[in-house]
Amino acid sequence: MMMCLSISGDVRSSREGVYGASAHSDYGMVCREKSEQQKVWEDVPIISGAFIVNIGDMMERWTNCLFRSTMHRVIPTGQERYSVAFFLEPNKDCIVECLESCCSESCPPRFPPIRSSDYLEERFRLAATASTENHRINI
Ligand SMILES: O=C(O)CCC(=O)C(=O)O
Ligand SMILES: [Fe+2]
Repeated sequence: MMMCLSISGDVRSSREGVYGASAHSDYGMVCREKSEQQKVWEDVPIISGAFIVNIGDMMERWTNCLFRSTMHRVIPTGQERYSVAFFLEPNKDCIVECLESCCSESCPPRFPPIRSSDYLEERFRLAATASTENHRINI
């Protein structure tokens, strides 16, 4: 899935707590953007001609957390910003289950196998519920 995103250059939207995209990880296999490690946000510089690649949550399940999905966010800086996000996800019927090379007797699978589309539907359902609840709180 490809998504085109833009953030207004309005400086009023660059104050603390107002995000172009609040902290999240992506659901699929790989995407790209900003990273958090040990709860420290790191800026990701824009490098001409380069991509920012993020590990998604299904990749984390597949690799038994060997590859961790990346928490990331976008904060308005007062400059107009455009981005194109490409989300690579497994086929709908793909069963995402721990790869043999990523588990052992001492390190068993942390997640049960799940069909890719079931996983995504559940994540979208939870995100929609959370967004409705946040909206109710703000009224
Ligand atoms: O606009 C960006 O660079 C990132 C957006 C993002 O993280 C997302 O759509 O999942
Ligand atoms: Fe994202």
